[in-house]
Amino acid sequence: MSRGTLFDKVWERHQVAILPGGQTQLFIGLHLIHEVTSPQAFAMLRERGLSVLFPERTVATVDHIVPTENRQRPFLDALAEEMIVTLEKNCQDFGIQLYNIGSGNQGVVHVIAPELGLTQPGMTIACGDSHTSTHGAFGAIALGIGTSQVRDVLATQTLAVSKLKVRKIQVDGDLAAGVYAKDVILHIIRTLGVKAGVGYAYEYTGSTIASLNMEERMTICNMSIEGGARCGYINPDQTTYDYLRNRPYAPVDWQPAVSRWQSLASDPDAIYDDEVRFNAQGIAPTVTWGITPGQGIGVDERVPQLAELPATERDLAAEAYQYMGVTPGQAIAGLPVEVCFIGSCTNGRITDLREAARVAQGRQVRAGVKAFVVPGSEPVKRQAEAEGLHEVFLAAGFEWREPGCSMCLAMNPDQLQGRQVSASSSNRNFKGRQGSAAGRTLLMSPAMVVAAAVTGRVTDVRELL
Ligand SMILES: CC(C)[C@H](C(=O)O)[C@@H](O)C(=O)O
Ligand code: SF4
Repeated sequence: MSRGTLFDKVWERHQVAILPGGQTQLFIGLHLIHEVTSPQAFAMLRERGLSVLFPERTVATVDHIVPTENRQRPFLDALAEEMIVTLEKNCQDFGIQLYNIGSGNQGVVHVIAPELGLTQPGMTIACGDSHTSTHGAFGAIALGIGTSQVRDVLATQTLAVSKLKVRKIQVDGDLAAGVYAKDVILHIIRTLGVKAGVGYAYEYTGSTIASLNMEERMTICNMSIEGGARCGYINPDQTTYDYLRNRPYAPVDWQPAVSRWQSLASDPDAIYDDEVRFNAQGIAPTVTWGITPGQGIGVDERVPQLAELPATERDLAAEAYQYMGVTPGQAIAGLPVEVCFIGSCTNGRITDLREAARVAQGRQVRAGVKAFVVPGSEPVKRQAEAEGLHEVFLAAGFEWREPGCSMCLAMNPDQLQGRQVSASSSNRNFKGRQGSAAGRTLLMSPAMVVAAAVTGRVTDVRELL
């Protein structure tokens, strides 16, 4: 009988060799690519006359640079057009499946792979994108990699990588109304810090996590990287299997697959390198006030004073006060916002949009506020439209866009202007993240973004439920 974590078991099953330097050569079951981090990798293959070893194990989509309004080709932005043409050519030349615009499955890479059933428990997954940690929601070991590693995976289907330690993060108890998976992960990062996860995989467990649906689990695992962890995962259970069943790439031989997946879950007596516990009852709707995802507070709290912070966090807090234009001790509720963005691989899925629409129903976006919804993928958009969610958003004064990363990092026309403040359902609030060098980002749940949109200020969504 094995006595290990899912991480250990999956790692062991994919270990090809221990390299002389101590790293593991890890077999990668599924490789996902997008237009930003793949061009150079393919260029390096071409230079060396190499081919893609297992083209059927790589799947591509376009997400970062695609416009969300006018998607007519060629794109108005010549650089964006060049990037998509390059990806199209690379996929064609090397025999890689590309879920392009209009394919019915295009979208943010971390949204589409689970939707297609490509992401499965027990897999090793790599993608040239830090938020690859998202796929861990299914009990996969999913690693974000750099461009030279994208080349390595294309050429060899393996990766040289150091083994991680595992921290068990147990969250128990019921979430209050108006408190979501996004608040749980912002709370965890706020508590542990943005660097605590360095060298670790985060295993999320406990009754709160078990009660979450797959979209919510993805929100949690997605932001593992913002807590410093290279990957995060949740042991597969019935919720996982129910989500995957009958998806296009789900195993045809279903029962044996489920049995195998079950055997990979962490054993009850598995040994962890570290363990921490949280109580869901102590979590409020959480909003970031600063310039890292760790600078978050409950919506009913005040921006911390320097003296309240550990010495190691004070310099960054001082920098954040200045950049964000907030005063220590100021209540975060009531802070005016100008742009409201719902979308991204953190919170652009169907259950996010349902919850956002529930809050938007019968309300109006405040005059002067620009608010828009960007579904995470073409299937999310179709599903939302089938349910009439787009009509709720449009009636409330939100724009309803086409799928992509959009203003999460603003590599397309969706950008903040000047010092605008955004309420954003995305995952990073770094300086200049949303397209303007001075733009300011407040991270929060999609429901909280709607609350901000209809009031024009940071507002506790619990008051609107
Ligand atoms: C463009 C890409 C390399 C980047 C990432 O690695 O995460 C982006 O997706 C992001 O969210 O910042
Ligand atoms: S939605 Fe944002 S975080 Fe996710 S892959 Fe795109 S840019 Fe990165």
